[in-house]
Amino acid sequence: MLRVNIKKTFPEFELDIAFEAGPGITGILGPSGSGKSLTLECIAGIDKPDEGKIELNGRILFDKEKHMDIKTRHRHTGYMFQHYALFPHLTVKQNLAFGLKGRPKKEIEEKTAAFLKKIKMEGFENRYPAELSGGQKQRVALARTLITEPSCLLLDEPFSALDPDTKELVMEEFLSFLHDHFHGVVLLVTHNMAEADLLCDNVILYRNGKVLQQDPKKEVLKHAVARQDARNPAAIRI
Ligand SMILES: Nc1ncnc2c1ncn2[C@@H]1O[C@H](COP(=O)(O)OP(=O)(O)OP(=O)(O)O)[C@@H](O)[C@H]1O
Repeated sequence: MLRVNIKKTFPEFELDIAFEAGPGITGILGPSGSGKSLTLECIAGIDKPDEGKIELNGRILFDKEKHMDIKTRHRHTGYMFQHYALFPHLTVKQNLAFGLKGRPKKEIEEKTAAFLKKIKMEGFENRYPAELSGGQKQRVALARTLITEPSCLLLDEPFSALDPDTKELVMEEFLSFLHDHFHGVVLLVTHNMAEADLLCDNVILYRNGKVLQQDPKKEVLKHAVARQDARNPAAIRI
């Protein structure tokens, strides 16, 4: 279980949110600039809230009052950025091994081989990201995040770089891969309602740095659809 109750203030924006997320995929859905990425960055420890508390499976990651701020690499969170963020100068295998730096060579060899198999990319280990399709890059990026065995996956618009033709197939593969290989909390940031509908169990709706609604997907989307701009069905108006 992930519990988040934080505040962060900038001159022109304030994030002030509280939510809980259990196992399964929880979507954070909201318009551009509503604080979705900032939330993930605070949970991952890349950014720091001004106030509040973040707890993962009973372990405090951040607590302003208790002066606790666990370093990113010790948070057991796996963060996957928009546009994959694979290292272009590293091969598939080197990208996978990146998060295992400092571990025994044998463990690195075994884990990278096991993950290459899981993502069905044996034989591609020496290719560079530029030599892969969008879906393949997405699988490598996900595997690189999962190889460190996180308790919580933080996915920031993981499908935004894919073209519409391959997107649906990649999302279906992604769902079945997660179902087979990951059983923790997944937070998935999106501003696309159709994506939230396909992928998420629960949805947290953001507006202007605040949580507008948190419920099972069907409840949230029912109300969001009612507010939707009929001329632009892909956009959400909340
Ligand atoms: N370092 C910073 N200094 C000032 N303002 C910031 C800083 N970081 C984020 N913000 C502001 O916080 C707000 C939320 O940004 P965030 O990136 O979380 O939005 P988002 O919901 O992820 O948007 P998008 O869907 O466009 O990625 C924005 O208005 C942004 O300008």
